[in-house]
This record gives sequence, C-alpha cells and structure tokens, in this order.
Amino acid sequence: MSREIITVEEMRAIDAGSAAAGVPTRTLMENAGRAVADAIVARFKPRPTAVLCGPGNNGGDGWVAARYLLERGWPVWVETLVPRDTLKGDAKDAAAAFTGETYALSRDNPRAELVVDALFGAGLSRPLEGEAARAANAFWKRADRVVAIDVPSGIDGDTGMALNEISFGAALTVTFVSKKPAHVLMPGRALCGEIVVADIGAPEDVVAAQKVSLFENDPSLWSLPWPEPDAHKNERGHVIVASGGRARTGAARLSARAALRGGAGLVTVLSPPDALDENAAQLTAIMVREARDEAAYAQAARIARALVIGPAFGTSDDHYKLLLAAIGAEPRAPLVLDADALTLLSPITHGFTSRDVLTPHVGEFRRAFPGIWSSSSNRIDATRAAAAYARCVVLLKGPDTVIAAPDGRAIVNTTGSPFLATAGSGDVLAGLIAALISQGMESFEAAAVAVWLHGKAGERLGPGLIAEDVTEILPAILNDLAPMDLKAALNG
Ligand SMILES: NC(=O)C1=CN([C@@H]2O[C@H](COP(=O)(O)OP(=O)(O)OC[C@H]3O[C@@H](n4cnc5c(N)ncnc54)[C@H](OP(=O)(O)O)[C@@H]3O)[C@@H](O)[C@H]2O)[C@H](O)CC1
Ligand SMILES: [K+]
Repeated sequence: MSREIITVEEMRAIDAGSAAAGVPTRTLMENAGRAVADAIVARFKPRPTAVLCGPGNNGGDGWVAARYLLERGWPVWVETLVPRDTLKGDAKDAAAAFTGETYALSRDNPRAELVVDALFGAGLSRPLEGEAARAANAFWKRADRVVAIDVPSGIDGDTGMALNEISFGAALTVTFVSKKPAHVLMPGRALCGEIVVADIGAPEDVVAAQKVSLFENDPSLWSLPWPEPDAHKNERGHVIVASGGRARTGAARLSARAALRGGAGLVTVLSPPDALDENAAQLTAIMVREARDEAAYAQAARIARALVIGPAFGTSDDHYKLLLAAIGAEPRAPLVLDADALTLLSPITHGFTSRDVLTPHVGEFRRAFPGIWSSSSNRIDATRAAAAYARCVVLLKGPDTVIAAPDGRAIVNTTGSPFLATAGSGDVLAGLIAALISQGMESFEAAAVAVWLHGKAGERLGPGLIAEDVTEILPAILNDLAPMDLKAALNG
C-alpha cells in the first residue's frame, strides 16, 4: 500500500488531472462508491442501513454506495440533507441512478442499524449545523455503527480537527487514492476507526505528478543498518550522552541504554564531576567520562558519532555555555537535542545542520518556535516550517509524532500507545535516534525509525509500561524486522 499522504488540494488536483487524462470524475465517483459498498459487505452482515448524503460529491459517493448495497440485496435507503433535485454534476447523476427509498434527513426516519456518513468530505467549509449537526450528535456515541466516506463528516481533511468540535466518529472510514492528513493526525485518526484506502482508478502518473513528500511512517520507507557478519563495534559508532548533575542522572542513563540497545557500538555517559560516582555505580557496558568544562563538551562533540544533550541536563547559565561549546565544536557530530537543551535554546535563533535533530513535545515546540506554532494550520506544517527555519531535522512528539527535514520531507508516525506518555519515554527516544545516526543512517530517517520502534514497543507493552521496558523490548521488535538472510545466518 502506498504510504503517501495527500492534502485536500492535492486530491483536487488529482481529480482534475484524472479527468484531463481521460478518466472522468464520474468514473472516480462510481469506483469510490463501489469501494465503500465492498468494504461494508466484507465486514457487516446485511442490516437496515441508512446512507446520509450531503450536497456535494461526498454525498454522490454515498448515492453510489447505496445503489451497490441495494443491488446486493441490502435493506438500504438514502437520507438526503438537501432535496435531490438541487444536486449538481456527478452527484446529481449518481442520485438519479438510485432507485431505492429516499427520505429527507431527519430524526423521524426508519431506525437504521448501520449508518453510512456521506454528508461532507473534502469540501467541508464550515462547522456542521442543522440536521447534519443533529445527526452527528445523535451518532456520536454509536461510532461502532457508522461507516464514514472519505472522512467522518465535520472533520477537516487537512488538520484532523472537528470544526466547532462537532463531527461524526466511525468504526470504518473508506478513503480514496491515499490517506489525507486527517487520517493520521489526532483527533481525526482516532475518529476514523479502521481506515481503508481504495484505489479508484486515478492514473498513476497523475498521482505521481503531485510529487508528494509526506508519508505515513512504515518500514517500507527505510532500511535499518544491519551489521555485516564481520562487523566491529567501532563501525557501529560511538554515542555520547550528556548527563545532568548529582541526583539528575537517570534520564541520561535511560538515553544511553536505549542507544546501546539501538545498536550503537560504544556508548558513553558524559558526566559532571559531582555525578561521576552516581553514574559509574549504575553502568556496566556503558562507559562514563568526566567532563569539567566547555572544552570537554566540545571534545565530546568532536569524537562522538552522535551526541545527545538535554535529558535532565540542567538549565543554568553554565549549562547554556556547555551546550554552546558542543554546538560550536568543529568538526562535530550530529546532535540530538531534547528537553533542557531545547529550553536553553528557546526561542531558537541558531541555525543547525540537516544532521542535527531537535525533539520537542508541543510545549517545548511552542517555546522554541513561537511564531511558527501560532501561524501553522496543523502539526505537519508547523514541523516542516520549524525544520526549514532551524535547518535541521525537527521531530514534534505526540500521539501523532511528525518528523520533518529541512528539504520539506515529512513523516507522520502512527505507531504507539497512550502508555508511552510517561517519565523517561522521550529520553529513550533521543538515545535511539542517536544510535541509528551513529550507525550511518541519515538523521531524518534515523528519527523516523526510532519513533516507529518506540511506538511499537508502546503497543506491545501496553498498560504498566515504564520507560525502562521500552529499551528492554527492543531486541524482540528489531528481530521481527531483521532480513531473512540475517535470521537464517543467526539460526545457523
Ligand atoms: N479523488 C477522490 O478522492 C475523489 C473523491 N470524491 C469525493 O468527493 C468528495 C469531495 O466532494 P466536494 O463536492 O468537493 O465536497 P463535499 O461533498 O465534502 O461538500 C461540498 C459541499 O458542501 C457544502 N458545505 C461545506 N460545509 C458545509 C456545512 N458545514 N454545512 C452545509 N454545507 C456545507 C459546500 O458548500 P460551499 O458553500 O462551501 O461551497 C459544498 O456545496 C470527497 O470527500 C470524496 O468523498 C469523488 O467522488 C471522486 C474522486
Ligand atoms: K463523510
């Protein structure tokens, strides 16, 4: 399946391009409606079904779906928001071809056990009102009985937000060509239920002409740096993690352990003198190095293959100087900057490089990039703008983490579980990113892989998860991803 995510504007361009290439929009609508009926028939037994149709082409898809369900013997009727004779274009044709019962949308219609929401899709331009809002509220708690066409009505396709917080929620959403931002961004993703992407016959070259650079995170987008059989630890890179001072060291160790589990050949915790014993007492495979002054941080930046600064690092003026020493080192390793490092640098005025990664959560992002946050319409645009501005990879953490590169590429992650929102989780993520960079991955890809793995760990662990568990379950997740020939070699 294609992992591309297209915006509403791109989807409109694909519609127009298809028509120009000889595939009429009426054909696309026919294929869309049939795909909806197919998805329903594959999942539900026949039952009284109402198809709620709106004034535009989303409604048109609904009329087509109703016709196919009727042909398959389903007890199905249409409830239309606007009089049938006011419909135009493809939707008018689609409605004319439906021979079943039709009602005006209202609370007095026959009781349906399944509702197909074909009120609004990509053309939603204002909040739901009137009968549409009433229906959304009536079915809000019955999402298990709702199938949405394209997006649950009321949700903006480009942002995943419900306008005025009124929308449908669905058990199944059937969309066309590719997912839209609303299918991967919260709360849209959660309101869609299962998402089916149907091919409706838009010509491949028409889709390719959009030059999409936004993807849903997936192993098909990247390949992990598996070691060669004769690999030496030095080839797998050296990650250094800067520790906080006395009694503030756990975060750095979590990060360091994640770096080791993530495959870094060597991992060192860079420790202020007062925390040296504390760190040394709790580390075995991970090395500890004392760092007294700015020169030590600059030196670490020179010798590492990736340097993590931020987890419980400290936010004093002295810490700021140490951070600047690392940033200013020449040449220097890619930096993974999180937590306190972001606080120290906010608002960001530094230019970084495309090898550096900033990993803010929303609060940190708003402080780091205040103007960008307030002027962006969604998390994808915000992260892209921040990456272009700071000239580095930016990873905006959340249930819908977005990773953007300064060249405009962006990935939205959809693995994970709410249990990952816990102390130390971000420290583990930073260490994992550094581990993958240290093994030679491009920083943008490294960040995408790390978030995907981190999310999978969250899914497997579920309730009771603590950050330490995330590092410990990584071998199982990595093993599943290992190529067959490596598995065969390991199994003799
Ligand atoms: N390539 C594809 O993926 C295809 C998708 N198809 C389907 O087409 C819709 C998009 O159709 P469109 O007609 O552009 O838009 P809608 O059906 O969502 O609705 C537009 C009309 O609704 C009015 N509107 C918008 N918001 C409201 C509201 N809150 N209350 C009342 N009316 C509203 C809008 O009015 P304007 O004043 O804004 O103009 C329009 O009249 C897509 O989602 C797919 O389902 C094609 O079938 C095939 C190709
Ligand atoms: K809809």
